[in-house]
Amino acid sequence: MIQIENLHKRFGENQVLKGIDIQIKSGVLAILGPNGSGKTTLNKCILGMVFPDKGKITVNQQDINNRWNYRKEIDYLPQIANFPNNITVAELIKMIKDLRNVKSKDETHLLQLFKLQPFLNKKLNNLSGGTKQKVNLLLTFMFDSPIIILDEPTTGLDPAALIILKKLIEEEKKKGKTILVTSHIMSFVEEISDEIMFILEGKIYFKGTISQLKNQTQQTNFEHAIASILIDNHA
Ligand SMILES: Nc1ncnc2c1ncn2[C@@H]1O[C@H](COP(=O)(O)OP(=O)(O)OP(=O)(O)O)[C@@H](O)[C@H]1O
Repeated sequence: MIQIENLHKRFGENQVLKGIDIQIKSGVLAILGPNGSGKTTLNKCILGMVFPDKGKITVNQQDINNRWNYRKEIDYLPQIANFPNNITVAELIKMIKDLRNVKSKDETHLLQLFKLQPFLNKKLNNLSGGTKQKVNLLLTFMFDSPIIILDEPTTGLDPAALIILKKLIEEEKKKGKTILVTSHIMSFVEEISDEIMFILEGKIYFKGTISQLKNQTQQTNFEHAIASILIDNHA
């Protein structure tokens, strides 16, 4: 479980998070909000990659302040992965296994699912955007941590890969994991999420189920419900 209390973060004059309070339990929670609303910043605060100005984050009942070991409990897909471009896919997989230093699953199944075997000896700078994203997903789902954070996981994926991603998320959810997903693709969010939270102007504007949001906004369509928040708030 992740607990966040009164979280504030500013970059210079830009006050991005202005008091986020949330308890995140098992299941899939989608973190939504307009561009620049602080979704990635929130994820990075949980990961200890961005230091909040104020507030407290606990992961599995332990304050993460000045700790790093809890990171082993989190599998993270970054929005933009910056791996060295001149190494091969096979070398990258080995490197990440060595760096993470936690037990990994056998990656053969994931290689087959995403049809990545032909690319194992190719260098990262020779891969298409979608193939790179499949490699990034493999690196995320290769471990078996109780918390998974996926920042824009659908980027560049073709429809077949998207179906595989949804299946993987479903399987991990069934294991009782806590899964945070950031995405602007509302059809994807609607299919995978148990709950959503919507960040607006640094605060949580809404947290609940998609049907609760539809009721609250009096919209029958999820995408329109989200759009109505943005239009009503001039976001
Ligand atoms: N390291 C940084 N230094 C300065 N400003 C930053 C930094 N990281 C993020 N920001 C700013 O903080 C704000 C929130 O950025 P963030 O990436 O968290 O938004 P987001 O909701 O994930 O956006 P998107 O939907 O476009 O991915 C933006 O205005 C961004 O420019």
